[in-house]
Amino acid sequence: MDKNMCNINENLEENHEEAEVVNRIFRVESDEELRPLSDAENPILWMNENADLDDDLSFPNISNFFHRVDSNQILYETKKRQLKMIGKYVMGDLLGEGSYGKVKEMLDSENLCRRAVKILKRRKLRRIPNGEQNVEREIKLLKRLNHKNVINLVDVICNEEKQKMYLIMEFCVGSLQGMLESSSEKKFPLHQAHGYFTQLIDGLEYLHSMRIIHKDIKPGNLLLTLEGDLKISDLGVAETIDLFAKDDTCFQGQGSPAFQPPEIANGVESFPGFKVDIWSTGVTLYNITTGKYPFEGDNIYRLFESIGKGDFTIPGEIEESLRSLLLGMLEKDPYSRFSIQQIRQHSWFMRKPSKLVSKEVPIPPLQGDSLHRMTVLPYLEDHYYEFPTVEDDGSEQYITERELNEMNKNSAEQNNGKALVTQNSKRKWKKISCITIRSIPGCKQS
Ligand SMILES: Nc1ncnc2c1ncn2[C@@H]1O[C@H](COP(=O)(O)OP(=O)(O)OP(=O)(O)O)[C@@H](O)[C@H]1O
Repeated sequence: MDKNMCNINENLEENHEEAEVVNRIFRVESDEELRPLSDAENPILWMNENADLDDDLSFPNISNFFHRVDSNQILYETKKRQLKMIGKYVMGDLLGEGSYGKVKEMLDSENLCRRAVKILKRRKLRRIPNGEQNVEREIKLLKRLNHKNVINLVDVICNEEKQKMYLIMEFCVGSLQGMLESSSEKKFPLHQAHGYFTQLIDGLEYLHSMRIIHKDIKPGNLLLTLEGDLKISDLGVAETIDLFAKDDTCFQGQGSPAFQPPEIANGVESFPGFKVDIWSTGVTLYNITTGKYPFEGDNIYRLFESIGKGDFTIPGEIEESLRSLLLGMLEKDPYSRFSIQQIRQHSWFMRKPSKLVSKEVPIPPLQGDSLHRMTVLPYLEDHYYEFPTVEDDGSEQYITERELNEMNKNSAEQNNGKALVTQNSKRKWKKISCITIRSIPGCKQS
């Protein structure tokens, strides 16, 4: 009995919040069969009920309680993906995480479109300054917008019971920031940067035409689709100019410090809003073409001091035409700073640089997959895949997961909460043991 006992702690679900930790104590009868120990056989239960850990008398010999187990005596089960649906959307893997919540991939089960969902928890939003207002404003803004270079909000689902909100957006494969970070030089070849910059100006011009100041343009908020279309995202701190306002005067700057203009760094009371976006687009252009930032500082005070002075240098290798565009966009005085029209008429904007110079920076792989395949499919496969079970006579029998669930349910009812579990090793499923189930596996519906 001593040698072949093992205690397996297993986290059954990927998602921490919904994780259910099951402690199982087994006797290994053979490689394929485990049976749970009775309470009398189970040293850990015995220890918990009868022993005081500090009382030496209860442990005359510690080796009675901790048993060596050979690694080949432990059977591991591959984690099973739990299919989860939010309304008509099938949930896939995590794409990223921002300060407001997680972003996951989704599949629209009606039209089979790939989507991304931002999952927001009201409790978390309340802890972020202006969190709820920012999200509400973003939803309101995005619902009004429709442009090829601005992220499209497809659907909003609220679950009041769970206090969760799901913002369903078009799917993107990564951000310019992710691409820069994955490249050795931390910049794009000029023809690639030019392609993104012209799309950014198209999207920005549309936002401004809708009287929206984005206020947080930066490579991290510029997403790309698999087709290479740039999408301006994250309108969490954007501001809409009132329809009857006489100009675009703003009073508040909230974006990322390194991309803020001198007027905000210097703390002026009011400033022209659209020129804030021109400045941060200029910093973005500087960053994606040089791999550097025009202004830096060890801390936010030093950074703002540097931005406030407005002095910066452009690396010598930058060609004259791009240099003059950067100088126009990073003009300290917002009233002299380039407008979108001036940018469009600039020689660097109008003439795409030669493609022959260097290779394009690719979109980095997502979880090791450079093809960016849909992550929802494995969940569907695990849910609907037909897999064989090993019968007592050794023959293999194919059952669907629905049937397995039914078997488990019946088994649980008849067998005091014990159910069959299967093991998936290289797509081969087999019955390996009994476990105490807390819930019947199957599709979760939120
Ligand atoms: N539509 C989308 N398609 C694919 N990935 C997305 C999509 N939207 C966001 N992401 C990814 O999810 C992650 C989190 O995005 P999110 O916009 O919530 O936060 P962030 O902008 O990175 O950070 P913060 O909210 O703190 O500014 C990012 O890595 C982003 O690339």
